[in-house]
Formats: sequence, structure tokens, C-alpha cells
Amino acid sequence: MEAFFHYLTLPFLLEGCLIVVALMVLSLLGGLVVGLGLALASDSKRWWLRYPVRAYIYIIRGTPQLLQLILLFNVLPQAGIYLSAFTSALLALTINETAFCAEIIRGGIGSVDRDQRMAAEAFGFSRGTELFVIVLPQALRAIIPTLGNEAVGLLKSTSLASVVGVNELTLRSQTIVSQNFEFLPVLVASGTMYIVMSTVLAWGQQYMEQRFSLAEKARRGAVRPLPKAGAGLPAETPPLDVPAPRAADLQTAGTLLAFEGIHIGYRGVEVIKGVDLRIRAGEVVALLGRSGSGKSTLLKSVLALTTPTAGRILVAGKPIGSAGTGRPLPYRKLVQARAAARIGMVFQNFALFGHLTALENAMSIPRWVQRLASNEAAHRGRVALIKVGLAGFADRLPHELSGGQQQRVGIARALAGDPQLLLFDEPTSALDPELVGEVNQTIRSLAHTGITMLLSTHDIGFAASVADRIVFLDGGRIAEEGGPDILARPATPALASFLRHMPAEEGRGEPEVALPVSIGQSAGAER
Ligand SMILES: Nc1ncnc2c1ncn2[C@@H]1O[C@H](COP(=O)(O)OP(=O)(O)OP(=O)(O)O)[C@@H](O)[C@H]1O
Repeated sequence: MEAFFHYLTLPFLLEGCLIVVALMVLSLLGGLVVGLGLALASDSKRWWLRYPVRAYIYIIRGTPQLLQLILLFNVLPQAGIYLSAFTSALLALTINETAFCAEIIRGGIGSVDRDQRMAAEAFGFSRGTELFVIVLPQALRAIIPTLGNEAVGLLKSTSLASVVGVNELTLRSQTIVSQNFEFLPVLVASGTMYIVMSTVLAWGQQYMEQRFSLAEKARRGAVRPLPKAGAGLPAETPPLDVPAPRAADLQTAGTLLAFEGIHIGYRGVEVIKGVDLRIRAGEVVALLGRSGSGKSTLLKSVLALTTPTAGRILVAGKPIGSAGTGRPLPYRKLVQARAAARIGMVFQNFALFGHLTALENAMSIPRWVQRLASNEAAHRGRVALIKVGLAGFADRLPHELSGGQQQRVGIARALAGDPQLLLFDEPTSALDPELVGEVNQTIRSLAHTGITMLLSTHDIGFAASVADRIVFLDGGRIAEEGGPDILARPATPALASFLRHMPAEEGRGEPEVALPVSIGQSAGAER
């Protein structure tokens, strides 16, 4: 026992531990940084980037680490590059880590809900912002446990460096044993040192898991008192412009959104087959159509989330997804065009950013797209939450809200960007019937404020009550359009048949929700 404690505190072995830690930390950091780049490249749309990176990962993962180490140590001098044993071991370990970290990170990124990424794209988040604000914080929840395992494996793999003469813990233990043959105390002491180091890694992993856990974030939110409606609004920040009341005569309003001869296809199959549609500023247009008729495709095309094969889409006279020549815009320009167009979109499956609170979701466009200062973005987010009657829910994470509340946060998020146009892609179809009413009521309140809206819905009763114009899409073409009265007197057999099969749903379990339109009234809406 005495010998064991002697070796456990022996400076010669402790120095070996430091070398182990240095090798592990540096190669893991290098592996993570390069691995992030490789992970993104291995899923790139550019084949000339994707395939070489995948081949690199395949080769590195498929060959023994010891072989890589010996190869590097012996090949570099032949190329005239002379590195110390430590540096070449570090390089070999790092190269190996890049491949494993790339796969771990790729798996983590793949675990993030695609709808959230589409929402970030639609709102005009740059690729970097989407990655660092939306994707990686959520991917980390999947990455950390696997990375913890990888770090422990790497800690043990550092002992391989001894074969090229790095005087780390294992080599030092062997050196002592070869001199005094005290196998047991020396090897048990060195094994204990490895266990202590891996225990520290396990604690680190546990800490990080907790740091990024939603339950922990929810707990932190729960201990904070709920804000009073309007509380926290910085006095010096001017209130948001509330949209003007609706134009009395829509006929005189200019066109805000124009679809001109739009065709869209997926993998050669045409889904939208020549749509011409003009929506005036202040108009509320409901898109109706059977499932698969192309409503979502058409809505997404406004934000260039789907690309027309022919025709053009103009928002306030400007195309979003293409240059004047009709060529698709490069991604950076597209991001700027989306941000400049000020279009808010509300998604069928909410697509709220799952790791962000209601307020953080609501302030995401002002903060990350419009680049307002944090307090001003928070002000806009709070005002938007007040408008949808959720002022008291600012600290809640999406999973702590009902479906109807989540969708209202989705509406607040779209509103906070001060949009000139709101798109709703079947906003209530993912909701339980009893939650539909509160969302419909929110949309109805907004419709009365004069904001331009294009919404797709299956809810005929709601469409009739909210829209100035109904557009019926059938097989990718506009089969009929007109005022809400066309729903009572359809002119085409297609719309008549659709209406026969789709009874009005408005009112099913709809609660009496008095939603505020003005900020002052909204305080108690959800209390
Ligand atoms: N990413 C995609 N890849 C291939 N086909 C797609 C894709 N998205 C949609 N489609 C196809 O395009 C057609 C129109 O789909 P879309 O989602 O626009 O219809 P929709 O009217 O919104 O339907 P729903 O009311 O069910 O949401 C469907 O046949 C669908 O299968």
C-alpha cells in the first residue's frame, strides 16, 4: 500500500499525466474544430467537396490509430519535415479525432428538427447564425454524451504515443517497472491516475449535459417570477407601430405580392402548373385545396424555399429568389433579400426553436436577422407576445406550452419582425380541435389590423370568416377564385366537389378567447 501511494504521488508519473492531458485536450480541440468543418462539408450540396471529405473520414476511421501514428512519424522526415515525437503524436491523434468528431457532430446536427432549420432559412438567418444560434446549441444535446465517450477513449489512446517515444504515463510506468520489477504498485498507481482523469472527464460531460438540457433551462425559467404584461419594456424604446386599420377600399391598394406564371416541380414532377395571382396590400387571401394540391409549395415559393422552374414572384415589385435576369441568387444575397422583404411566416408544425423560450423565439428575427440591439429586440418580442395574448409566458420553453400557445408564439415570432406580409401554412392543422379556436381568433384579430396575409387552410368556415378573397387550388392550378361567397355558390365542379367533402370546421370546440389587439388590453389575456 505504501508503495502504491508512493507511485501515486511520484512527480515522474504525475508529469506523465500532464503529457496525457495535453495530448488529449489538444487533439480533441483540434478534432472538434476541424471536425465541425468536415461535418458540414460531408453534407455539402457540392459533390466535389462532399465526396473527398467522406473518403477522408472513411479512410481515417477504417485504419488503426497505431498505424497512422507510426506512418506519420516515419513518413514526415522522408518529406523533410522533422517534428518532435510529441508533435507528431499530437498530429496523428488529432487527424484521427477529426474523422470521429466529424461523424459525432454530423449526427448531432442531423438530430435537429428540419422544420426549425427551414424556419431559420425562411426568416433570413445567415448560414452562420443558423448554425451557431439554432442548430449547434440543440445538436450539442446529442453530441455531448457521444463526445464524452470519445474523450475517454482518446485519453486511453494517448498511451499509443509511447511507441514513437513520447514519454507519457504508460511509457514512464514501463520505465520504472523495467528497473525495479514492482509491477503491481506501479501499474495500479498508473491505472488509478487514468481512472481519476476519466472521472474528471465524466464530471465535465455531466456538467455540459446539464448545461444544455431543456429541463434545466425550464427550471431556471420557472424560478424566475413571471413578468407582468409590459414589464421589462425599456422606457426609452419607442412602441412598435401598430398596423393601420384596413383600407376601406382594397381595389385602390397596390399589389404587394405577385405570382406571375409560376411553375414548380419536385424531381421533374410538376406540382404548381402555372399560377398567376396578385395580392393587394392589406388583402387577406385564403388558399384552399385538397391535400397535395400544392398550397404549401406555393407559400414556400414566396420565400424562395421552393424554386420555380418558370415564372417569377415579386414582393413589393422585387423578386426574392432570383436576380433581374431570372438566375437564382447566390445564398448570401438570398439571405439579404429574405430579410429585406420583411415577410413573416407561420408554419404548420410551429417550427419554434426548441431550445429558446417564447420570448427568445419572438425576438429571434429582430435580433438575428434585423440585428437590433438585444434590449430592443426583446422589446419587440415582448410586444409581439402581448399582441397574441402570451405576455405571461415569455420564459416558457416551447415544450412547456400547449399546441395553441406554441402556434401563437409562432405568430408572435412572425409579427416581431414588423412584417409587411404574413404567410400562414395551415396554421391549425397540427392542433387538437379544442385548440384551433384560439389560433384562429389570433389570426382574425390580425386580419383586422390591415396587414397583408396569404394563408392556406383546410378550415373552410375560418377561411370564409377571415378572407377577402378565396383562391381554390386544384392540381397545381387556380381552379376558382373570388370573394368568400364562392364558398356558398361555387362556380366550378372542382370547388363544389371539394366543399362537399370538406365540411366547414369553424366553431368546433372554439373557446371564447378575447384576444387583445391593443397592447394595453392584453395584460390578462392568458392569466
Ligand atoms: N420536398 C418535396 N419533395 C418531393 N415532393 C414534394 C415535396 N414537397 C411536396 N411534394 C409533393 O408536392 C405535392 C404538393 O405538396 P404540398 O405540400 O405543396 O401540398 P399541400 O396542398 O400543401 O398539401 P397539404 O394540404 O397536405 O399540406 C404533393 O404531391 C407532395 O407529395
